Amino acid sequence: MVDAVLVVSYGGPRGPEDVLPFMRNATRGRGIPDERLVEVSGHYQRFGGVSPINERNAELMDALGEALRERGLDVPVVIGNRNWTPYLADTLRELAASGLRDVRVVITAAYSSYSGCRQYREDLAGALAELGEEAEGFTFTKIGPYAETDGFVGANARALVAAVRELGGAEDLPAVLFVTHSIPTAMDAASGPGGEEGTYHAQHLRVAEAVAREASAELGVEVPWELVFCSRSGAPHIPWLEPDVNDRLEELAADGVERVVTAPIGFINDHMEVVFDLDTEARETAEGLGLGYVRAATVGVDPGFVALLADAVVAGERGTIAGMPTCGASCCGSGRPGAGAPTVLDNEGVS
Ligand SMILES: CC1=C(CCC(=O)O)c2cc3nc(cc4[nH]c(cc5[nH]c(cc1n2)c(C)c5CCC(=O)O)c(CCC(=O)O)c4C)C(CCC(=O)O)=C3C
Ligand SMILES: [Fe+2]
Repeated sequence: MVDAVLVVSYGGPRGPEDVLPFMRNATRGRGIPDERLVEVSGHYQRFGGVSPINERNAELMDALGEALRERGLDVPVVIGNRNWTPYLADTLRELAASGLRDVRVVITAAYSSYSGCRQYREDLAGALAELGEEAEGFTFTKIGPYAETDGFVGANARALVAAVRELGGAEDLPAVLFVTHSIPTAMDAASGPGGEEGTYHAQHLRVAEAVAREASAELGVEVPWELVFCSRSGAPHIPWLEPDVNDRLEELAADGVERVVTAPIGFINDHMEVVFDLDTEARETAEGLGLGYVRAATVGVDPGFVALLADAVVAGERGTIAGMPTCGASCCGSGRPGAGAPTVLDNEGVS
């Protein structure tokens, strides 16, 4: 039996007065310098203090609910966040009060990493601990990481083809920069089911390759591509995945490239990183360099992507969806020195 679908997400501010407390939540205990906190707060304030993430998640939940009903599963689709309202613990409390305990979990992150996989499971375990006795009887079955699936790759390929055509098409082929969130190289090294080094980075390279191949077949020409990163934070002496999208734009312009498409395969929706880092900052960089610039769409509510999530929710077991790894109990360490023990992940049911 499935009682409910729980979308677990990052959360984001809904107005100017939310920004600072949200940023405090997002950076708590993470060694983020104050300058970065102020800088990123400024990104949010530029957008009236409103993160796009809440509205985009609401759209995804509507589309997912519809796709589930088409598959014969008519259950509530609810949301709980890590860093802003509705907080995960409050949502769990409501589920418990309604007697909805067999829960399928969809995380709004597609790849294996501490930030996108294990930390969300720790959030769930932490919320359960906060509920205490009220939490009894919950079973959580989490789907994903779902980046390396046909549904995700296909939706990104369609978006890339549209962006290339918008910028001149196959005749005037642009350089393609696939973009994802930078993470510390130590977090990358600790990512994935275990044993295999650098799963986060490797998954992105495989997804980028597959998206480029599918888009090239559609366009009838080989699209040149590379993987770049955005939204680096942390102290300067700690290595993070590189190159930064803006640095790479400068190098490409110096090499005589005239047109660039950025394709944000690292984000499932138009989060702040997309509307600020790519649509604002990278666009300004590109325009300052005289480059033609188009940003490809995120998968959003592409029917193929929504179908993938709905099929995985109905199947309930990750192994049954091709390309979805079982990123299990001890996967995706944080890479922080001394932060090893996966105690909260031993929680039964948070699989
Ligand atoms: C891999 C990854 C994803 C993708 C997976 C997923 O989607 O979860 C992601 C998503 C997001 N990150 C987001 C926002 C922020 N991330 C921060 C900081 C960090 N992110 C990291 C990684 C990731 N982050 C890391 C390693 C840090 C350093 C601190 C730490 O080790 O945890 C900070 C602090 C300030 C800063 O340093 O930038 C903020 C405000 C939002 C909301 C955007 C919106 O409002 O639309 C979303 C969806
Ligand atoms: Fe982030």
